[in-house]
Amino acid sequence: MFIFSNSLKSLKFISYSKKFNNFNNLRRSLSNTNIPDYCLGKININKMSEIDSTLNPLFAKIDELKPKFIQRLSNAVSIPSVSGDETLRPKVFEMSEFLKNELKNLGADDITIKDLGIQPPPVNDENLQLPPIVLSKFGNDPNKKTVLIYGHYDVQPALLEDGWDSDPFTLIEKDGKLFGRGSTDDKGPVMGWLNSIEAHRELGLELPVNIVFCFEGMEESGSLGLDELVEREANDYFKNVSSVCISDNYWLGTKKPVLTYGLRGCNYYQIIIKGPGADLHSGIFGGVIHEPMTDLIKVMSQLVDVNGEINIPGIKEMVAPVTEKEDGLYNDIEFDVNELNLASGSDTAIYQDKKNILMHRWRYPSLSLHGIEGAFSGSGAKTVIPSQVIGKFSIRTVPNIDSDTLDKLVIDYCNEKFKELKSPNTFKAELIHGGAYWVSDPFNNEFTAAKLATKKVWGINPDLTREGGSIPITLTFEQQLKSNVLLLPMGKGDDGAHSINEKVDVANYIEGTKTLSAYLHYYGITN
Ligand SMILES: NCC(=O)N[C@@H](Cc1c[nH]cn1)C(=O)O
Ligand SMILES: [Zn+2]
Ligand SMILES: [Zn+2]
Repeated sequence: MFIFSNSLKSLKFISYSKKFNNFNNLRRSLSNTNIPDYCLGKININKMSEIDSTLNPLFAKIDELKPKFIQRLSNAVSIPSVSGDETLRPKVFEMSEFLKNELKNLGADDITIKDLGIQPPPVNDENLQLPPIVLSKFGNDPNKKTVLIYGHYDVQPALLEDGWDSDPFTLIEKDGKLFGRGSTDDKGPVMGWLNSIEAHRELGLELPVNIVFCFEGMEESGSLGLDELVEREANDYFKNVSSVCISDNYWLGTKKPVLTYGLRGCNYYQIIIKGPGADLHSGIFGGVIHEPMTDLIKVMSQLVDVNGEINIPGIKEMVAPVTEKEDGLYNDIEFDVNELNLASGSDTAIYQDKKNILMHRWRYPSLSLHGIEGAFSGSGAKTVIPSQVIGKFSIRTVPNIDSDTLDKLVIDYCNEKFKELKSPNTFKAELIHGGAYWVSDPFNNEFTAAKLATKKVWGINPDLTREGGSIPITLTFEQQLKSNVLLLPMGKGDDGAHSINEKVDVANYIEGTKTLSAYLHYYGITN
């Protein structure tokens, strides 16, 4: 069985089952919320009390700086850095400048802006520049470990008329929550790291590790160009990196912090159907010509059924079977099914039991239909026949789906379904971008340090979870830098990332800043 991703192919074959055996068959129940003794064995216990006395004033400083930290997030949210909207690309660049200035003001030892050139097709503007990667270093002490911290400064689109209660790009504090696009995904966590640097600086406290920041502006659009950059810089800017930390996901629910050891991948596709030379009057041409939208709906409607079952043959067969051990893991995870309904703002769940919900979010693939470009979508009743429509859908991938095989299955299936229509319109189905899934060992030094940090700040041991979302670069970091990756989330499961009224709780933003800071200190004393 293999993990495979669509780029850096030669490196991305890893024996999935072997990997899991190496974790001593995930030897303890992942739901074991106590810090096991063998984990503490990797920490230099003699330095624990020293860390505690360092963290107390650091936490007090973070509390004192809270208004400044909220202002920093407010400034970041005010820049609509939507990577998926070509017209807003200058704002994504503005956001990279904002970060550069922040890093400069925080006294970075190095700031390097990496130009990624022109965005490859499919794209409307052939000369569209990719946003740069913002790299930065704090410290270069050979006696310290080096942690690469990744985050993204682009956001999902957001319009007031989508149903937001307030302007998405104005941070609003209400009932202990900070509302605004990017507040939790991913500007909150990125600002959290900057806050941590500032608190250390204000206290005159040395950072416990060297830090390398890697901030990208295309994560929400497939991380274009980043795989290649990581490959190029592995032995250069990223040399000596001992570990990677990413805070770009969420707690499973709203009460208990989690550490995340798995992500699904995401392959994003589009179907382009062209017909008449221009949009037409449906009174004149309706019933007389083959309509692109009718063809598209017919094809898209056959991709997935109403219960979330993917109709494309061959995909299910690639999914890793559930082992007895894995089967036992789900029961002990703290997850309230009602929270799913609250987070979705509805009572529309396909599954009602925890195990099925978690399995379908973490370890089974899903296919979602996202939208149709070129279709009439305004209010009113326009009687138009769109001349060209582009349907968008994505598949969340899991072990052991082979990305290239998946693409072929999907595109062949779409072509076959269109052929059955015998339509004279032109048809093209293609991949826009792909990103690999990732599963890690939740018992390594990084997770041990993160457990201690979480316990210190939140007073509770975290659950170990996987996540249904994707962070395309995760597997590349792990393989190219030969480093463990830790996912240490800041926000809650009801934050509404990608949705309307996205928020981060003030408590999560501030205590999250403390957790990220504490993590660096505990990781610094791992053996
Ligand atoms: N916070 C991570 C996140 O939202 N990731 C995106 C990544 C993606 C992949 N293709 C488009 N965006 C996600 O949707 O999971
Ligand atoms: Zn994100
Ligand atoms: Zn996102």
